Amino acid sequence: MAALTRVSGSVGLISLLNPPVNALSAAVRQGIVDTVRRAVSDPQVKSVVICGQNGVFCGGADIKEFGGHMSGPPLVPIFNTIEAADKPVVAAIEGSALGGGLELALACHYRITQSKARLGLPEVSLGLLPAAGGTQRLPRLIGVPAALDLITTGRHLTGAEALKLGIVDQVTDQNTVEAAVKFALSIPSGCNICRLHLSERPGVMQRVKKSAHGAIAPVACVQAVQAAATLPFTQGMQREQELMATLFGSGQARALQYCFFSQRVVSKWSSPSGSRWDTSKPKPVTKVGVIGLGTMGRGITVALALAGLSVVAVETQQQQMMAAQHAVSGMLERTARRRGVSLVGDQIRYSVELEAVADVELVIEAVFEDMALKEKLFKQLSTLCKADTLLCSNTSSLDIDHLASQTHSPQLVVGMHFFAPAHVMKLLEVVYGPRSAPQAVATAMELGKRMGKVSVAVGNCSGFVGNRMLMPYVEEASFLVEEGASPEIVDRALEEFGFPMGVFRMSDLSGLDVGWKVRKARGLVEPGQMSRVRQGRRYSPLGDLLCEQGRFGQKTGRGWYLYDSAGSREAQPDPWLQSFLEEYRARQGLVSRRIDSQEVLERCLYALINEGFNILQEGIAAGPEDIDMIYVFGYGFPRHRGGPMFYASQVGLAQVLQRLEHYQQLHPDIPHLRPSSLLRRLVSSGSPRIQRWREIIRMPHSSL
Ligand SMILES: C[C@H](O)[C@H](C)C(=O)SCCNC(=O)CCNC(=O)[C@H](O)C(C)(C)COP(=O)([O-])OP(=O)([O-])OC[C@H]1O[C@@H](n2cnc3c(N)ncnc32)[C@H](O)[C@@H]1OP(=O)([O-])[O-]
Repeated sequence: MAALTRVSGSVGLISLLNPPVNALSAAVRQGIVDTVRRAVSDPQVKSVVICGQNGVFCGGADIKEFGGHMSGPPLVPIFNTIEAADKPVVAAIEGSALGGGLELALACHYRITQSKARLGLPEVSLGLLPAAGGTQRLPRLIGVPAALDLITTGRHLTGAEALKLGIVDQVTDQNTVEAAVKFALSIPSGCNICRLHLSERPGVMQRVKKSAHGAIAPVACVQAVQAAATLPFTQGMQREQELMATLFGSGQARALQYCFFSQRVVSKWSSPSGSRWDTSKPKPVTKVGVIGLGTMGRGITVALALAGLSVVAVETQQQQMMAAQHAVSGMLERTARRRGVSLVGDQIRYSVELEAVADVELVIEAVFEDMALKEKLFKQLSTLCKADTLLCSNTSSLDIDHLASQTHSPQLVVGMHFFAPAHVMKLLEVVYGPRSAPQAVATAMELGKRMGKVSVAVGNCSGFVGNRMLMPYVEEASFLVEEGASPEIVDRALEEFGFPMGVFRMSDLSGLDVGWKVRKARGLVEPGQMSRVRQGRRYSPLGDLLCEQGRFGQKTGRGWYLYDSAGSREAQPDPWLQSFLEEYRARQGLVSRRIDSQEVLERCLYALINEGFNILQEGIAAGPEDIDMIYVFGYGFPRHRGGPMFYASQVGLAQVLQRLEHYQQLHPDIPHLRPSSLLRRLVSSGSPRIQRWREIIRMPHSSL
């Protein structure tokens, strides 16, 4: 799985052969051993170039090997042999040099890269660390601060950035292999070859572990790089291997590798009607209309423009349209600068007239979340636009099929549910109704991918997947506060689990009035009412009562927490809330009790997970990967836990079921604690590993 040829008379060209990304499988590793040995021993070969087939250098170790028995020669001695070679070895980097791929390049003496190539050490995003010398060679090449940044974030660099950092010796826009061969020929024989393991030890910089949110790989990366700063190379390599061994079999590494593959699984979507990703061809889209230029409409406009699409942005209020135009150009400039991309001319046309979208291929409406307003708009668009224009709604929970029924062509209607801020958050829920055509779903999924989103196809129900699961999660948090917990106790438990923000800090950030409006729309709110039973089930009026006092969160300076001023982000426990809760519990006849973080996690997370099983049972999501990617990319679920469904599989489904039954007995008035029948079925099937859940869900079963 590696070939050796001689080119330009005296250059031994080694090509890695393992499409699509030349992953360092056992066969490739053996191929490198054999070809390096032959090249080094061939007297006619004066220098060596290593490249990859198909315009890709190497995507790193073969992640597919991790779950099974690792055979073949290990990477570390292979790379040490390359570095010790007495002939110059040059890496020709194009496409990607990631993980073990970049470590292979670092073991070479010189590196030539294509300017647009992607280089990096993303092992940390798989719950690992660079374990083929990267933590020891990179700090010796570019210093500890820069090395720590790349190793603990896993971020990709372009070839141009890599040159600036000193990772590569040359950048080319021409043929990379030819440039590398030319470079190799230019190295005078007998010159002093650059070997990183001989470089002096760099200084050690401490790195704050707080941003890891409980992930263990970034911490191990810091420890490995510290070894580079304090130990001789050989001992540093030993330390690197020890740290890798602690990560390799960890639950976090399995969770992160599950996320890596799940992100690709969700693009292979399917729906209960039988439409699928591989039998539905997306429609070409070059021009998109965006209706409504509030916060979401502006973000969607920016994301579309950055993806290179032409946008017709419509806001019927002149004032709002002008303000949006100013805001969007600022967002575009800042994002383009941050991403290092240039903006292509004036891709966005603004208008106050709906007619401006008459010739677009696809429209995304992001008007106020009001069904009557959206009904009217869909009726107008259905008449105004071309017969085959797709009509998409950014609604976060309204009935897509009802909107479709307002149009002449309901098969052209799908939901495209973006997450705020729409030009930053990677999640896109593509919501199909029973009448949505496969091509409409495929087109929305493809457009999401072009916008850099993780598109997940989901069925039409109240709240779709993400927000539907969020309901029980948030309700349990409020119930816990009624029973004796404080917002700080609940939030701390969830943040120690790995969420960037707990339920109440998040509610203060997004605004308590957002949920209040949804509950009003559902007829759950009775002003001034303290009743804890609404529509036949337990209900917490706490959020409503706070809203009635104008406590909307950060925007009003008070919510579940207290803030120095309106708009401040520094949340402080609020003594007023403390006494309000004591008085509330007394009036409700509730006896406050001590609630520990274990109960907080079980009540909030298992309620979330249980709703996920109901969603799978109903076919609203095709598999657990869809739910997990929605929660990792849209709701801050810690990636190193894999997502709610993967987390449930790691806790053990029987354990989750047992705890749900326990809490349901204690709280029979909370329907969302009633264990899902799919959860029961999986447990009775022996709790199979998560990769088998889809086939069990598809299995016909008695509904008894
Ligand atoms: C010792 C060392 O220290 C440690 C221990 C390591 O090295 S750990 C490993 C570190 N390396 C990584 O983290 C790089 C992970 N890969 C990527 O970031 C991307 O793939 C890409 C390289 C930037 C290309 O993106 P793409 O968009 O052009 O194609 P794709 O759709 O993503 O991928 C195309 C197909 O290739 C598969 N694939 C990609 N990288 C793979 C890998 N490293 N191993 C196995 N399969 C891989 C992928 O699953 C998909 O399969 P399928 O779905 O077709 O069946």
